[in-house]
Amino acid sequence: MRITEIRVTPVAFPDPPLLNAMGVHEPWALRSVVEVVTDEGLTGLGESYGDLSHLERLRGAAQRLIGLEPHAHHVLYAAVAASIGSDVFVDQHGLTGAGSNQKTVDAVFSPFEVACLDIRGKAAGLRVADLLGGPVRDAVPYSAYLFYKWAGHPGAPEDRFGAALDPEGIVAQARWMTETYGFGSLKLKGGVLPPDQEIEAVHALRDAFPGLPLRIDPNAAWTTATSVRVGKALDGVLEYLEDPTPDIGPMAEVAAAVPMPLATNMCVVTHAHLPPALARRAIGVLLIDHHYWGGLLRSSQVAALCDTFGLPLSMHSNSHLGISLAAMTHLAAATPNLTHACDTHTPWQDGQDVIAPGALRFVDGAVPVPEGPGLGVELDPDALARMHEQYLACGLTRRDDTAYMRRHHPDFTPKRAHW
Ligand SMILES: O=C([O-])C(=O)C[C@H](O)[C@@H](O)C(=O)[O-]
Ligand SMILES: [Mg+2]
Repeated sequence: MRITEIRVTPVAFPDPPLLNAMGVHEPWALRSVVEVVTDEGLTGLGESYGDLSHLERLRGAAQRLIGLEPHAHHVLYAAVAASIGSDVFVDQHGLTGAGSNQKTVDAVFSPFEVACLDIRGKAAGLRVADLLGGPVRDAVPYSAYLFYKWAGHPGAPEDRFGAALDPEGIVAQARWMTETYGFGSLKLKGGVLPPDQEIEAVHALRDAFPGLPLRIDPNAAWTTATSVRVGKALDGVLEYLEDPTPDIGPMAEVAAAVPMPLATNMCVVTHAHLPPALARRAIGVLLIDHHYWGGLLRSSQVAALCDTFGLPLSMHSNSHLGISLAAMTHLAAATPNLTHACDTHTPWQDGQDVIAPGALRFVDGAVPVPEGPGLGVELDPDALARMHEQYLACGLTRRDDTAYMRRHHPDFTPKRAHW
């Protein structure tokens, strides 16, 4: 079987004004949809970021994959690495840690690898989770991803989610998410308000949802001293504390001083970060993300490596569509040491999707592994065309939460080891 054609289509979908340490989400989230077509009539799907420079890299790499076999994982990886050369992509929002050449190759390879696994599953009559070693869970638990947010985008009417700018707003948002999706754990995106206000919000969540595991993730907005102070103030309240402060050294200092494990999707984002982070005991949980860890197989390998060191996993999420949710679900289902509920932005995408409805659903906060074969999801060509039109019309070509925030609050500074 050979790859005969690859289509890379940028899409946009409405995104609410979610606040984070870098600024605020713009009215449109950008993604790319990858379709890999073979000479045997099978098509595989992948999904990735939608920034223009990333799209250009995807298109450059795609040309090198024509004629190769979708089974030839290492050959495909080498072709992508050759197309990237020494290039380094650094995303503007900085929420997934440092850029590197390795991370750039891995991020470009990822959607092609997912699409090839989709093809391989379809060819063999197996689910992607089966190709990854077989599911160890039938359904993958996700957490409610809570955000401080404005009532609506500036100049637009209030959106259907409403404002959440204080503990009451966060508790109301958590109630809506848990009642609608059945989520069994809660993650608060912090780094937005001064730390004491965020501590108060976590305590309000603890009071309102006594049985649910809680996390807070300020995206490295705090100093080591503040991180230690917050960690101690939330003793017995948090399942884990995610990226309180930047970089492996400071994370190790905090980890030694607080009672709960530290988690990261910022200081360990590529293979070279694992040895120093493990040696310094900087983290207790790794949030894997196949979009920048080189796809599903390479993420599985990282998970196995973490298992050797007794390190459990959770999963990171950016704004995404159903192809990614399917891929995340197959990976998480087939990863034994992924024992924490995964993150997902799905509730914020408000039903917009490029896949045909029905294959993915939340049952008691978990997504049952799609029946397959392959990823088990099908592209909706009309939805793809409509969301591509939205991309063309929205005028955005890269995500920039800081610039959008500054348009409305010119004095805004991104928060990195700030408080
Ligand atoms: O650290 C994280 O979990 C993220 O960066 C997830 C998302 O990017 C989130 O922070 C966002 O979109 O604002
Ligand atoms: Mg995080």
